[in-house]
Amino acid sequence: MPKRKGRTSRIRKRKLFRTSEMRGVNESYRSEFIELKKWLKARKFEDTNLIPARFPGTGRGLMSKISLQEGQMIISLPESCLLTTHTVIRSYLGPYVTKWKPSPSPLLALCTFLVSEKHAGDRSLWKPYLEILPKSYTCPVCLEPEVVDLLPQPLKAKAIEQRAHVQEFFASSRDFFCSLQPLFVEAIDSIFSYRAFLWAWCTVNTRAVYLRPRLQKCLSAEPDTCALAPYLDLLNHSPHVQVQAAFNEETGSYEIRAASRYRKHEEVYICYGPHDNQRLLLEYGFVSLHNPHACVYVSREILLKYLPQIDKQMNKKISILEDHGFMENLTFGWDGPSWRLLTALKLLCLEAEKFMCWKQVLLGEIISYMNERKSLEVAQKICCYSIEETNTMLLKVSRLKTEKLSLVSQLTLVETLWIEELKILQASAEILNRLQSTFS
Ligand SMILES: C[S@@+](CC[C@H](N)C(=O)[O-])C[C@H]1O[C@@H](n2cnc3c(N)ncnc32)[C@H](O)[C@@H]1O
Repeated sequence: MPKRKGRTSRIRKRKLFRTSEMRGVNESYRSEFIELKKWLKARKFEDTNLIPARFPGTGRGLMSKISLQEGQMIISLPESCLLTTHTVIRSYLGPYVTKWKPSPSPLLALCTFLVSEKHAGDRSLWKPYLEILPKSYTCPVCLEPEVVDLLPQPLKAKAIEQRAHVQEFFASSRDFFCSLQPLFVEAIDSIFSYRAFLWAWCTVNTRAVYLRPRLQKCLSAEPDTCALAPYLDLLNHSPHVQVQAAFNEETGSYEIRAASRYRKHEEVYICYGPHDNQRLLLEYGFVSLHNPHACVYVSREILLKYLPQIDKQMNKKISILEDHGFMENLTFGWDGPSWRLLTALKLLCLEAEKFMCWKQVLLGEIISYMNERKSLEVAQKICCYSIEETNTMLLKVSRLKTEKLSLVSQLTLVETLWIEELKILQASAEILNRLQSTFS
């Protein structure tokens, strides 16, 4: 007869299931990591705490080899392992960077070095690092236009902007690339192609760590704050962790300390910043599940959609909101409509005879029972409409997934973003329901 299990046993079992579900598969035996470790060791770095592993939720990352205590050093990477603009200037590219006018930007210097070293292949001193870099990226700038078209509106606009920016950056750097021809046997256009440049740009954008701004006379005045940190850049992001990360001038190393505890064989994360999912996708090409900073943006058009058609003060109300910066960043989050969204709605729903109270509304004061009720009602309508729109988009994405098999992974990423947004809207709708019931 099976033994009856108690509560403690059930909790233990659930925990075990959860940890085994999240457990990574050790990848330190792979040749690229063995080579990378040798390369790091030659540069005075030996890792005792972490091992490369593949995790079900986040893909490739780093796993703790031992349990790590709060405040303990997770990783300390010596300066000799960092790829910075110093590295570029000291290299064979240095004389070309130094003499080029107008001076190249720090970002251009790093991208040029990456493309050139990648081209060098076996001859590159950075080969073990280059070998572990992703071959392709999933930032919107790398997505097919028909996939970008399915992104939520504010992200879509930023994605189009990002693409234009990178294309312009490449076009304006071509003369500089041409000046490097003496260094190569092959035609410079075949080495510094848009594809190679885009790969380098995404490498820096998604993987660089922040260093205190340095001034290099031969580079343009843009902040020189990026460094590529081999191995350390295998750490994935979690919005739930806190770490202390900075370059330590005394030890001459880039150091990361844990601000919470890690059990043995757990994935070790850092936090890239308190970013919402649209920003994570734009900057890093992924979406974080259950992200507490995730939100759904409400456009101006939807904000105004459910307001009374006849309101003589509407234009005035809108310009007040614009003047006070209340027409942007209006969102739904896990805890319902944001304070900014509700405030904007309260002002837009203000009764004609209460219009003179607009300043109090912006300061968060309650004007009337009627105003509170009306603004919640409109918030709920916006929320329901957004749920419908999100479901429509999910249907479109799912249809395209069956039609365009080559786009499945890009579409799955976009689908994940919409699913997370749907969950947020559903949570918001429930909260609004509860709030509204207090008024009935
Ligand atoms: C600094 S790298 C981290 C290591 C990376 N996973 C790798 O295999 O090289 C940053 C990239 O890792 C991925 N990433 C980081 N955190 C993630 C997460 N929580 N979920 C999914 N992908 C993540 C994204 O592709 C991001 O651009």
